[in-house]
Amino acid sequence: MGKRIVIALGGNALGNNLPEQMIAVKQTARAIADLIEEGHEVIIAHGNGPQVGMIQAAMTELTRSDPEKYIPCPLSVCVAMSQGYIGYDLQNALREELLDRGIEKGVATVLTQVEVDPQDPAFQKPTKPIGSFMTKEEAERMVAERGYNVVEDAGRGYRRVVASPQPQSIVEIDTIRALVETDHVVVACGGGGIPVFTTEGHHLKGAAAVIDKDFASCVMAQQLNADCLIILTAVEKVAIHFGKPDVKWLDDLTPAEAEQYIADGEFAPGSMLPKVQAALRFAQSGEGRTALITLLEKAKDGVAGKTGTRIHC
Ligand SMILES: Nc1ncnc2c1ncn2[C@@H]1O[C@H](COP(=O)(O)OP(=O)(O)O)[C@@H](O)[C@H]1O
Ligand SMILES: NC(=O)OP(=O)(O)O
Repeated sequence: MGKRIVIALGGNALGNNLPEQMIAVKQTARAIADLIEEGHEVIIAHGNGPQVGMIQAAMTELTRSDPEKYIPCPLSVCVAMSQGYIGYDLQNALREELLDRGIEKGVATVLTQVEVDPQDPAFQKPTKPIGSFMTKEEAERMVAERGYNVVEDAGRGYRRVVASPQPQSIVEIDTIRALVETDHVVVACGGGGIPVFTTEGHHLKGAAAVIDKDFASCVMAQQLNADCLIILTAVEKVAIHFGKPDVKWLDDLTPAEAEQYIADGEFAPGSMLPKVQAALRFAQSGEGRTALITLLEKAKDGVAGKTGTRIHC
């Protein structure tokens, strides 16, 4: 029987730049179309770390070239731009793949705002890497010239980090639900959603942050009463003792086991940890809810229970 599935797409589903993205989304569309062909309702969210960093860097260069002509572009607007152009590529690739298979369904991207708490402590402690990798010298220059926060990323170089508050609720959830219930394929909560908070009256103000797409996908899956949250990334399964000779790949986890492995520090912060935390939150949030973490190409096998790491009660 068809399930309602929220899919969170990781970086490898999108590539790191425009030409890479055009190629990557074709393969991504095939994996998603396989699930739609099997009768599942699919809602797609995606990351935006490299893309939002690129957009902000470009907007900053523009302002620096002529500060009187070009005013600075807020990070929330850069997130909106990243949703727009990634959604554009994804919805076109999906539309084409579905039509090639004789499936006529509307595909639409919903520019999505996600409410955050302006008092979230994450605003005081930036943790979300965005943009491309920098050398130590480049990173030091960005800190001095632009006041960026940077971190060293597991020997791969330096990256800028920005605040990443927890998603509270999705402003456009009723619109997303209405589209899903009228048989549309929806791309929503891209880049974790545009972070906003309520100020006076009904006004929503953009926040200088990038929400984690795995956490936002979890909220969307809960609010849509999905059966399954699938987090697609660059590994087929989650491991304990990852990167060590005694690595152990995990198949099925109870929430208690996942909690224990998190407490033992088995998952790297900023990469696998938020995925397992989001999967755990979803599995714990209602009866019959399953979270799956696997490779993009294995999504169909994962839903069939043949591979991936599943967290369920
Ligand atoms: N315990 C673990 N098990 C599996 N992968 C892990 C683990 N800890 C860290 N990783 C790394 O996390 C990566 C996925 O995180 P990331 O690249 O940030 O995801 P995304 O697909 O969202 O861009 C994997 O490719 C893997 O290298
Ligand atoms: N917003 C977000 O979580 O992006 P990445 O998955 O690219 O880090």
